[in-house]
Amino acid sequence: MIHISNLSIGYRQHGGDRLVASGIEANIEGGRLTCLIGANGAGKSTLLKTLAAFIPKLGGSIYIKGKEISEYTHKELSRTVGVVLTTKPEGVNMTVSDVVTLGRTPYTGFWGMAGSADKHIVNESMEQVGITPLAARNVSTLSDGERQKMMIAKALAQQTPVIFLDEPTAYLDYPSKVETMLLLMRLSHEAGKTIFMSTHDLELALQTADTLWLMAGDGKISIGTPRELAENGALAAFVERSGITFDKSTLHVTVDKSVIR
Ligand SMILES: Nc1ncnc2c1ncn2[C@@H]1O[C@H](COP(=O)(O)OP(=O)(O)OP(=O)(O)O)[C@@H](O)[C@H]1O
Repeated sequence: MIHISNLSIGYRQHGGDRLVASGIEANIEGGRLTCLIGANGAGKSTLLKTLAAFIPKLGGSIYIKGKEISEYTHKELSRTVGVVLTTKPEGVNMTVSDVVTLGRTPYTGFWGMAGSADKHIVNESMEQVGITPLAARNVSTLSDGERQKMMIAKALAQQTPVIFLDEPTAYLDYPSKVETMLLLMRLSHEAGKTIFMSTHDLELALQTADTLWLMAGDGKISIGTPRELAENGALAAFVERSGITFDKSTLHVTVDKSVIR
């Protein structure tokens, strides 16, 4: 579904580009849940924003459904890729249902009216993430987790074959994290969507991801199933510190409290 070739990501700055990672060669498969993990500052958000064309790539190519991302019109891209970022909408005087309805904009136009089919999709999307009781609430009154769920519902309402999510489980309570991961897993497996998300919830990612991308601080990316990255030592290299061990057979992280003595 997505083919990435010799991709360089980073930021254009006066006095030279700030390169975050380069030479990225990979595919992101449709019908699979792919989780991107890595330390703070490794470049996960930069990669996601580049794939979503929110920031320009510094080099290379990103093909979505065989077409280079730069060749997509804004409208085509908005019908192909849904994006959930971590930025909070400021001072928005809208209800939850209004925001989720914005997910229909690629089909209705910004000033267009949502018809009954659009409203049905909006209601279904809110139902899928469990925020129907919040539909009439003003966005400014939501908790961080409720807002996160609303943004996932908006991406679902957009009905795109590809969804990119930057830390979608960040503010959620534990059961909501699990429910969200299971929802994303179901959407990829059953609806065939291409879902690519970053997360710091390592153990959940290990249990639910079909494919893991592990971004090391040096810009290198290891890609494989959780078991493959356990077997080749990439996961241990990422998590293990004094007092933290990674069991590659059970995929569990253990904390040894005796190290604080
Ligand atoms: N607008 C920017 N201009 C220049 N450098 C930036 C910009 N945004 C981020 N960076 C830098 O790029 C690097 C990668 O940042 P990024 O936000 O992609 O990391 P991340 O893996 O998402 O981190 P986290 O897990 O903390 O969210 C960091 O060194 C960061 O300081």
